[in-house]
Amino acid sequence: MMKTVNACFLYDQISASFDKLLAMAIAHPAQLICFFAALFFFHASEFLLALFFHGPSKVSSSSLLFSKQYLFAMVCGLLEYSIEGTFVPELKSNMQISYIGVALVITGEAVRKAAILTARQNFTHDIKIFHRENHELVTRGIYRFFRHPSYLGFFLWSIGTQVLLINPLCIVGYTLVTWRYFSQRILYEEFFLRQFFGRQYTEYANRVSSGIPFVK
Ligand SMILES: C[S@@+](CC[C@H](N)C(=O)[O-])C[C@H]1O[C@@H](n2cnc3c(N)ncnc32)[C@H](O)[C@@H]1O
Repeated sequence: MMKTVNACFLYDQISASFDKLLAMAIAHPAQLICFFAALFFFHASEFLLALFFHGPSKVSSSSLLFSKQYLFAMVCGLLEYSIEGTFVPELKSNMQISYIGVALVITGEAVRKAAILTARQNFTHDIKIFHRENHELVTRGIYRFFRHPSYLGFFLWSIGTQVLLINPLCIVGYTLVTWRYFSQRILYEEFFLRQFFGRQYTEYANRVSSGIPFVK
């Protein structure tokens, strides 16, 4: 009996949030259209580039880059947007802030795609722990300025999606979570890069910054 009441309550809450989101979409279509367009472009282009550089046999749905944590973060963003849009609608009406978000999304995409197009086959979505025969150290193009340009690009892009929706809580949350994620991932990735490329990587790391703020 208790379980049925809880399930009904949850269902009511979810459908109420969905209704709020729908109402927001009608009130501010530009913000949600830009948000979903940014998501669509990001995932479709990541998949197509992986297909182009690695071929169909090496690409799976994982190249679409949908993880549980990522989907959870996006749902949190949409929930914050619909709740604040209902109770403090004036917060969402400052389009200047949304334009800054769009600029961050575009800059993030440009930096990330420049990294993928420069590293080509050397760029894989997963972190390689064994040295592949054709894996070369890339230090040209955008890798002359940052050691981890694709992470910098995603960092900017993800925060941009929340600036675009004017979600103050998620702007802070996304910044902290993605920063922590990349600072740990860089340590792990560089452990293997130092094994693969030895002194060549150490010298590169000494002269070029990571690209992620406060990560050496
Ligand atoms: C998701 S990509 C990220 C590449 C890089 N961290 C970036 O942000 O542009 C991860 C793969 O790229 C490889 N990788 C990272 N930096 C590289 C470099 N400078 N040259 C060649 N391969 C690199 C790693 O070995 C790993 O398998």
